[in-house]
Amino acid sequence: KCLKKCLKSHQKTRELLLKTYFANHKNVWSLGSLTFYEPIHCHFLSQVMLVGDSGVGKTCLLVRFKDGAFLAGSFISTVGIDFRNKVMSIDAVKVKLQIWDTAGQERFRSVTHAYYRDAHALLLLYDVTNKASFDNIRAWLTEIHEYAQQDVVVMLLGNKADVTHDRVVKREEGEKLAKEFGVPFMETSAKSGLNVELAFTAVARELKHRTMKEPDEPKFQLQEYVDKEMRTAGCCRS
Ligand SMILES: Nc1nc2c(ncn2[C@@H]2O[C@H](COP(=O)(O)OP(=O)(O)OP(=O)(O)O)[C@@H](O)[C@H]2O)c(=O)[nH]1
Repeated sequence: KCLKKCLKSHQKTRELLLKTYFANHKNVWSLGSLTFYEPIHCHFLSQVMLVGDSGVGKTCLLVRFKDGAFLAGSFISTVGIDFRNKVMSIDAVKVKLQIWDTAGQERFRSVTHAYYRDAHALLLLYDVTNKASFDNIRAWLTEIHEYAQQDVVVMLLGNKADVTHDRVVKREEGEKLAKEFGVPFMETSAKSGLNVELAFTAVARELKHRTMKEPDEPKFQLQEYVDKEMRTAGCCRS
């Protein structure tokens, strides 16, 4: 920033400045004997995959996170796979999340399988108003163990928590299943925005911690972080 300001106000300096692209250091500038390093804008890139039955709200969750909006109206099923990027700032570190929105329909399963291997984190969704989507979580977890990397971060999300009348899966049932499989859990709503930002932030924090952790630093506890953040926000946040 300082260098850019200086360049704007000092035409002469700008003229003197030579931009040099070294083989592997594209952000290096030189001025006489001085070398400037431009700040690196994105410290690392992580792939996050959204999985779960068709209609649980994967696309809506992504749109809510990326654009802060809710896709109401007719439901258009994802075909194959789609992706969006979002850069998050975690303790002054820029984390670029490449989020893959997969099709929940059975006929696209072979496409999804091909992407598991490269995913660093998986957000596994069920719909709290659809019992079958909850019952299928076990099958999804089996599939994840089969195709994804062993150390992939998995988080279970009970989506559509804004719906009260038609709810058929209690929060406690989601918690119990998550405990059984040792994965963090929370309820979300793409419609109201409940916990959407938190779900992605928690995953980004875990990934940042894994990548940049000092050898003697304690492990990041994802579920503890989520619980603490929810308590601080008075149970729910949007
Ligand atoms: N009430 C409520 N409805 C939601 C929520 N999230 C999604 N929906 C609705 O659920 C339907 C399916 O949402 P999608 O996001 O398209 O579902 P999907 O999981 O991406 O479906 P596939 O692309 O087929 O895998 C749409 O009609 C949405 O409007 C939510 O949090 N609350």
